[in-house]
Amino acid sequence: MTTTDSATINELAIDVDRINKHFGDKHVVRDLSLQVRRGEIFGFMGPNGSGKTTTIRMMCGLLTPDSGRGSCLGFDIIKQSDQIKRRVGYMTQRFSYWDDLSIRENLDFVARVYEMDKRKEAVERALHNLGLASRAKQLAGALSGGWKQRLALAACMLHQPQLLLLDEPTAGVDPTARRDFWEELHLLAAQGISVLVSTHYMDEAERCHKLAYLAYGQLLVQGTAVEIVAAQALSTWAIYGNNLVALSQQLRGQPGVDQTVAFGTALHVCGKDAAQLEQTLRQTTEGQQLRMEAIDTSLEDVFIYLMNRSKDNFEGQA
Ligand SMILES: Nc1ncnc2c1ncn2[C@@H]1O[C@H](COP(=O)(O)OP(=O)(O)OP(=O)(O)O)[C@@H](O)[C@H]1O
Repeated sequence: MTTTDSATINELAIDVDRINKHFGDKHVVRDLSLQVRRGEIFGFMGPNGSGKTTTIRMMCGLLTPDSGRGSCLGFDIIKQSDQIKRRVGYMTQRFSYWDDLSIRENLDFVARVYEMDKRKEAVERALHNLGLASRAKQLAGALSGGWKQRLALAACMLHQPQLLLLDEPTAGVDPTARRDFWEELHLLAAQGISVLVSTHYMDEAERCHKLAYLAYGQLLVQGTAVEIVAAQALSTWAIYGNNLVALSQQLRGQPGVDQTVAFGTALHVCGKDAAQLEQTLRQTTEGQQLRMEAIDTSLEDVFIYLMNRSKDNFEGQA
């Protein structure tokens, strides 16, 4: 092994190879291979039931794969899951806290439940690291959604995990609080903590260092947002004007048109065959009062494309 190889491997927080999971006769995760670096925020996107949570849990030793192998934080995901669990912080969607206890008291309660050493120190450190120190005496019940999420994050950071699992952490939280929450995640990542996060929010996906898109248990794409958009090589046009719904219906199924999606006042039309798409658009819109421009394909265009394609590919298998 070369020095570069070992340096790269040392940087990996997670490295799984062809892991599979069935629940009954349902093949929920199929031959999934993935690597996550230390200090990386890795986002999992995909429709409901596509296997995001199952994948994340297997990658961290919380669930045993039926086959495949892998390591997490340097430990074997099958044989050393106890070692991994001690180093992982898991924030579920349903974090519960005591409304009539303060932030500090809630954290102290969690620390007691886990019989943590140096409890007081752990609570003060979590308060400080998550920007909660000035609000430590506030009752949890009186906190806004965003601060409650931050309390949940502080609770799963108490034991100083090296890896965080966040399952749709900001569902139902307003955009400003979401942004603040993500600022916190980036601060933690900058300290070397790796983060696996499942989300349905496009703004969150764009804040991840890397992304994976799953459908029916299969990893369809992975990489940075830029890499994922580039890999699909879609050509996209935005069309502005009246009667865009009718235009959308007219365009569907035409040569070169793979997808039409309404985006606010614009209709986005995408296709793999750039020349054919442009020709169809020019012919169809000729003589109409419409403005049309070629635009960069967005991550959202690509995810809609992937979702529709996966529906066609896996019809009947779900
Ligand atoms: N413990 C279980 N027993 C049986 N089936 C399960 C179990 N956990 C998950 N499943 C099934 O496995 C599939 C994948 O579920 P999973 O929760 O991993 O998907 P997901 O992508 O995280 O979904 P969502 O976006 O809705 O959270 C679903 O069909 C789900 O019903």
